[in-house]
Amino acid sequence: MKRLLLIHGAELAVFALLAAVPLAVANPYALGLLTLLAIYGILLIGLDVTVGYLGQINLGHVAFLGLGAYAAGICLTRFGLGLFPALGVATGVGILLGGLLALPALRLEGPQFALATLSFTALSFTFLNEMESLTGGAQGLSLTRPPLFGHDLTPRAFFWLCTVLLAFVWLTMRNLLHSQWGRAFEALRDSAIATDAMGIGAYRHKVAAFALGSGLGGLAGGLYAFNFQYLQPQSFVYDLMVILLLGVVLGGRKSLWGAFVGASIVVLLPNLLSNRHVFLAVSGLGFLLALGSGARGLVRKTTRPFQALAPVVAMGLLVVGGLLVKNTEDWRKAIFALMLFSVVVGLPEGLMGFAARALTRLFRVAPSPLPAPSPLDDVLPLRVADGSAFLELEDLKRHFGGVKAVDGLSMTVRSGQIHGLIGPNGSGKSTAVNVISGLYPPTSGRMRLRGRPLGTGSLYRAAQSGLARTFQNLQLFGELTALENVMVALKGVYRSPIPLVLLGLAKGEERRARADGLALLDLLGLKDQARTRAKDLTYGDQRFLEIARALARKPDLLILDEPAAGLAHPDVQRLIQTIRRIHQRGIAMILIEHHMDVVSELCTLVTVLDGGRVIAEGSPDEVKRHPKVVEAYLGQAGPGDAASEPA
Ligand SMILES: Nc1ncnc2c1ncn2[C@@H]1O[C@H](COP(=O)(O)OP(=O)(O)OP(=O)(O)O)[C@@H](O)[C@H]1O
Repeated sequence: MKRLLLIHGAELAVFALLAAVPLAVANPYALGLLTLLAIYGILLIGLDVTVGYLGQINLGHVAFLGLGAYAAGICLTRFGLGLFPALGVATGVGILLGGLLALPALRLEGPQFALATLSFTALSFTFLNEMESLTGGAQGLSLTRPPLFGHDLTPRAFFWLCTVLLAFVWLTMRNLLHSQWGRAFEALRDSAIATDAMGIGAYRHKVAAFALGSGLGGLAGGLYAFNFQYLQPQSFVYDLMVILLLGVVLGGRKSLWGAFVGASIVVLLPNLLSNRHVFLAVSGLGFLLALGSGARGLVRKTTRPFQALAPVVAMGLLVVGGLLVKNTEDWRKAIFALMLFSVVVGLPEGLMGFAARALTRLFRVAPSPLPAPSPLDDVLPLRVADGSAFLELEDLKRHFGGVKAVDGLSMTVRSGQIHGLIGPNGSGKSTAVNVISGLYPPTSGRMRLRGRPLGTGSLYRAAQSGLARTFQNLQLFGELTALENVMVALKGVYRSPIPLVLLGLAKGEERRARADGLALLDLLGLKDQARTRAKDLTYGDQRFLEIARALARKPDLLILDEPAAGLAHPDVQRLIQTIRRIHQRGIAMILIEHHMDVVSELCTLVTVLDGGRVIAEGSPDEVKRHPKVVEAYLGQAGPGDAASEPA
């Protein structure tokens, strides 16, 4: 509570202060800088959605600023639209073109995605430059700021309008990014496969996030047009894009405050470069900061030597350059590059990330208390298991070129049953569950769930049909806490339409999601680690967290892919107890395991694979004695000995 009050109080204070400045300061230059700060604030909040939340290098944001600016300008000059309709069109152009660009571009990853967005910037520049009849081409487009409700917009009134819009964007984005949507954006950055497997629809969310960020770029563009009242295509090219990226990275990713600090830096950069003394003072301060934090990191052994030294050298170069070079503006690109390098290496969480940590320590801000867990019966209602055929596989095949990983698998999983799937290494177990759960489409064969054909080749659709799974190689959302990992997968809780989420009217379902998530963490013995980031959990707890997250799907069928792999003996016992408790709730399971004692303790029926084919099926005792099984395991630890085998 104290934490929330502090954060909201600080927000209120900054916006009130910002709005009050024009009452005290009449200088038009200062007012111009503040107006630009509000516009760039909106722009960088939009850019942070893709760079911070989606973790993608977006080099196309400057194009949405330009397209939004021209859209608003043309609406005004050609069609005589008013201020708000023109801003609406600018935002709409950003959302629409952002969505259209995202559809193909977000099928790509990393550098390829960056190149696609870079090409879009080049394309939009050419379009704005060549469509002279519409945009005025290189000659530029002049416009006059339209009146608002019949009154002329003075620079001061326009500043207030921009500040109100920034506050509105800030509030709505805070609501959105702290909701299931924000968690989903972060989840798909950490593991797109797991996001799909949790029934979230990674691609759909990525496209929505990119379109949203681009829409904010368009809105900022509309304000930019009304601020400068003159547009030229060359204002919206790579140089500005690099500065915008610098703003987001320097300010701090995944943070509204970071976007605000970044926008202040972007706005003040020209002043910094044009005044030699200010430049020297700031770079000197940066040098001392880098030196101090580098030395501290080295002494405390939290920083590697390169990470400590590189920012010191880069900032040192800025200081020396500031002393030697006559006109720092001529060196602006080199200066930006050095600043960007220093921050990326030395301060990966940006200025605000660093400041937030320091402030939290300084004020000893305790996190707000967690609610009581929901009753487990509400989260995972008991099901009646009648033993009827639940999942039926018939002659299922999955070949990779000449490798017949699964080659004619037929098996039936019955409701409420724990069905073991075992076999020597490379026998096709993981491939089989990857086909069932939709990661791979089958080469041929049939799969039926509750008597109906099961959709193939889509993790998302399989998850929607009631399947949930864990992964042999863990696929957690590392940057999210344990509780957020579970919340992101929760089924049936998030029902509010997006306008309600934006307006902060979906807090009730957030509270319920937190309580439900805690109930599942409690079931897995992880309640005390609710706030620990998944990547900071012990390996054993990470395995249990994957199970808790899969249970959040409230699945009819849970697929556990080697859950005991790498677990120490006490954790294996804890796992057996946990799976029993899950089983008592009537959930059917497929259990892939090398630890035969786990299989013997838990499974009623076991299917044994070798070379992608079924070689035996029966109770654990029957298959252990089966000659083909003994033969398949010859040369490896036999299934009876596998308990002692490291998985
Ligand atoms: N994506 C892929 N491309 C090509 N071959 C693959 C692929 N995935 C699996 N295989 C091959 O299919 C065969 C079965 O592999 P799979 O991982 O399903 O076996 P497994 O029984 O799960 O093994 P383990 O117990 O070691 O995990 C192996 O020969 C493997 O090399």
